Amino acid sequence: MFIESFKVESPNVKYTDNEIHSVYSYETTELVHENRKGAGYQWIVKPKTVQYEFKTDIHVPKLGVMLVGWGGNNGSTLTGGVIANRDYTSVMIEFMFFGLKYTSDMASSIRVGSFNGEEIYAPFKSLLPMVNPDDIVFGGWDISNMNLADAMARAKVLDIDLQKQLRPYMEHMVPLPGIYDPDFIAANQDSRANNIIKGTKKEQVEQVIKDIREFKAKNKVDKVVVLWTGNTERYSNVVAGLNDTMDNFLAALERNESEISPSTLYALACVLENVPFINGSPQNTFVPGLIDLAIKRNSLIGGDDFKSGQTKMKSVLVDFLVGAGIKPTSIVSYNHLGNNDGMNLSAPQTFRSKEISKSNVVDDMVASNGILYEPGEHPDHVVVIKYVPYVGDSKRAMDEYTSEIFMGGKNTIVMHNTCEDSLLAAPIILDLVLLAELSTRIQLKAEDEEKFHSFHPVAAILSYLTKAPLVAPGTPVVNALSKQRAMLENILRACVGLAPENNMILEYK
Ligand SMILES: NC(=O)c1ccc[n+]([C@@H]2O[C@H](COP(=O)([O-])OP(=O)(O)OC[C@H]3O[C@@H](n4cnc5c(N)ncnc54)[C@H](O)[C@@H]3O)[C@@H](O)[C@H]2O)c1
Ligand SMILES: O=P([O-])([O-])O[C@@H]1[C@@H](O)[C@H](O)[C@@H](O)[C@H](O)[C@@H]1O
Repeated sequence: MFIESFKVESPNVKYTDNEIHSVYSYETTELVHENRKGAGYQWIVKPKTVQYEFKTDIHVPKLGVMLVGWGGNNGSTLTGGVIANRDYTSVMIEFMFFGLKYTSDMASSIRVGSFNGEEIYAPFKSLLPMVNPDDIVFGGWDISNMNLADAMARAKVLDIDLQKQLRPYMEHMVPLPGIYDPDFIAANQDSRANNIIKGTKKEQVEQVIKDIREFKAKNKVDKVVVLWTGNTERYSNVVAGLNDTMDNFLAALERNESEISPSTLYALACVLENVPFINGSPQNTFVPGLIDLAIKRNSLIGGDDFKSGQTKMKSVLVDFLVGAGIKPTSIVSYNHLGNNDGMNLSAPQTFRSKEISKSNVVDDMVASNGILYEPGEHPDHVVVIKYVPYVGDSKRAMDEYTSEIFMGGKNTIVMHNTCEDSLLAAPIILDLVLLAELSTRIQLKAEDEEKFHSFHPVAAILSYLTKAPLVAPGTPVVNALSKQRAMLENILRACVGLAPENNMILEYK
């Protein structure tokens, strides 16, 4: 059965006019490697309980979302999609009634328990008060000055009839000039770069900060989240003395060093303004010096690279195979697409950024099974992306997974996956900005801590939605999709005093 909402009644949960306060027993383990006399070294696992308290501010802000690359396929599709969903009564869209209002976490559910032998589920978003996407004010920057209605037409993603009905809502939306540096994206992007912030890199950062402040004031939003959905950049070289520490990075900015990328400049502006910044692309926007600064300023940063289609499937399939004791030995991931993203990725240096994020996604799953894989052993893993204009945004992914099975047998799984790239990415952008905003309203305190504090500013909580999760230094990277989603759901369950979903349903065993 599906219920729309619920309230937790527990001595450990208190609802007030301003917050939800929960006391939570975090059950974990502590490992020790001891030399047990006579028995030699042994791994000892000690169950451990840590008391946490969570406080969630229940006041949902009016949220402004500023997209870098607003005029791109993802940005225009998301903007049009939210307007269509919000105003569908006035935007007569027959097929909207068959399509999902929103997908991804806005349309996913959680198990809250059993009732008279029936499993009871509720919307994921019913766990904690979240921003309603209908209420978001969009804005942003683009190096192309095309208005959002024309950009939507350029993208060729949304239905033509829908585009005609959305045009009056979007033609007045014009992206702010962006920071353009041809050294970081494909040369084939130069023809669209007609909307550029001039000046030194420091002056460009100052302009972005000014843009954020003006957007916030003009639209009377309480909070702003900035998300990069601009072109994939080449990796920035991480160089000692340039961007390896916060001080070196800020000094490099003063010197107008060429190796500071546009995405890093936008991210710096956000960190200096304490505005959450999320990177939806694979490049290493967050160079070490910027991460240091974000941590020092406790300013949320998250990324990298939306996990939308081919890689999302990979993080499910390989987790299943390895978990079932089947050993993937060869993974070949090919795809072709014909949108501007694909054109930008046709350059070797930008493709390399994507190749890295798409290739590392199986590392944690392989490392989890020392029965199948020797230390350091990995499946052969190849990523190929080709630009084929004719298919446009309708990316065609073809994967072959070859695995070793019982008695020297081989199993081969071949998959064709048509990933409508922007229709898959747009809801993920929504989830990223909504979860980032929510996470800034949560404070937590462990039993041995004196004060409540926010989550670590490097927002690993967003990893479920990214190919290459950005995590705090020294933190494990988890890519297995089921583990990532369980992490996210169980943290939000803890905020309302609910135990992690363990799927045991012992009461029926
Ligand atoms: N399924 C998906 O669509 C998906 C999944 C994962 C990652 N991504 C990444 O999302 C990004 C956007 O994808 P898209 O299909 O919308 O691409 P797109 O090329 O249609 O849009 C990118 C936009 O960014 C603008 N731009 C580029 N550099 C800029 C800058 N420095 N400042 C401001 N604007 C800038 C471009 O003019 C363009 O309008 C790409 O990096 C892509 O790799 C997409
Ligand atoms: O998310 P996913 O489908 O694995 O990966 C996609 C790539 O296959 C595609 O070539 C690229 O254009 C998209 O930006 C996205 O990164």
